[in-house]
Amino acid sequence: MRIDVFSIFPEYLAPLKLSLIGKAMDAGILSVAVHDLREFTHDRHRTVDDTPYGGGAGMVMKPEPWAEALESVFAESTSTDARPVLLVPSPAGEVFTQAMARELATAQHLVVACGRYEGIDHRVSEWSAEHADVRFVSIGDYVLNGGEVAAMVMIEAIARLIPGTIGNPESLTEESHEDGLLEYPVYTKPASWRGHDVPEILLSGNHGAIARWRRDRRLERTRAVRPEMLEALPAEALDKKDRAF
Ligand SMILES: N#Cc1c(-c2ccc3cc[nH]c3c2)n[nH]c1N
Repeated sequence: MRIDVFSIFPEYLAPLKLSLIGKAMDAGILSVAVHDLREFTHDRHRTVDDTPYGGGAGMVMKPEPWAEALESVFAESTSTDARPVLLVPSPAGEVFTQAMARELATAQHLVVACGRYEGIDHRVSEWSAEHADVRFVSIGDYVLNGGEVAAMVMIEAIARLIPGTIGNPESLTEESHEDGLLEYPVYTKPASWRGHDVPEILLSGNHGAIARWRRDRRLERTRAVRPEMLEALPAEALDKKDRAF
């Protein structure tokens, strides 16, 4: 997968080179390029914003720098490849979920447009739709100052699902939100720590009982913290024992 990110603060995305994403990039599983939007301006002040039509507070990001920036990578999605997906972080977007991360992990080319100020001139997304599949995406119901943090969140959630990024694919199963339930609590050595002991069952070696205990903890946790997730599960996803929770 190729990912191109555009921002007026490219250094914001530097942490992407760390940890798993960095390893996936080194392994050639993933390429992530971060571009400075100001490289696509032509005036002395490298202007990327202007006042909003219709009045109102704040500034709006000009369309031309974005169009020149985006077409610099749209063009590189060869005709034989699928159209690139343009992700536009926005508080007005569809909420980003694990299901969307799974869907986007199958894309060949993701382009992320990190807006600032009051946002990007809307015509950029209209123009982009001629060249890419455009998705306005929100990472949650709160307001940030720009799209960079959202880009980091989405890129990590997507990239970790690309085969080869996570060393042991087993660790992707039974994660929160992966199959509609929250994950079970985890423990490691020492078995007794500051008066708190690891649940006996986990020391028993009885893998069937341990699996049941973990399933029960997932149901208990989901019921307590996110009951709406349980309600959303298809009937066949819960067996008779599960319904006790
Ligand atoms: N995704 C997302 C966002 C944002 C966001 C995204 C882009 C810009 C550009 C200026 N302000 C922004 C806020 N706020 N809250 C979210 N969940």
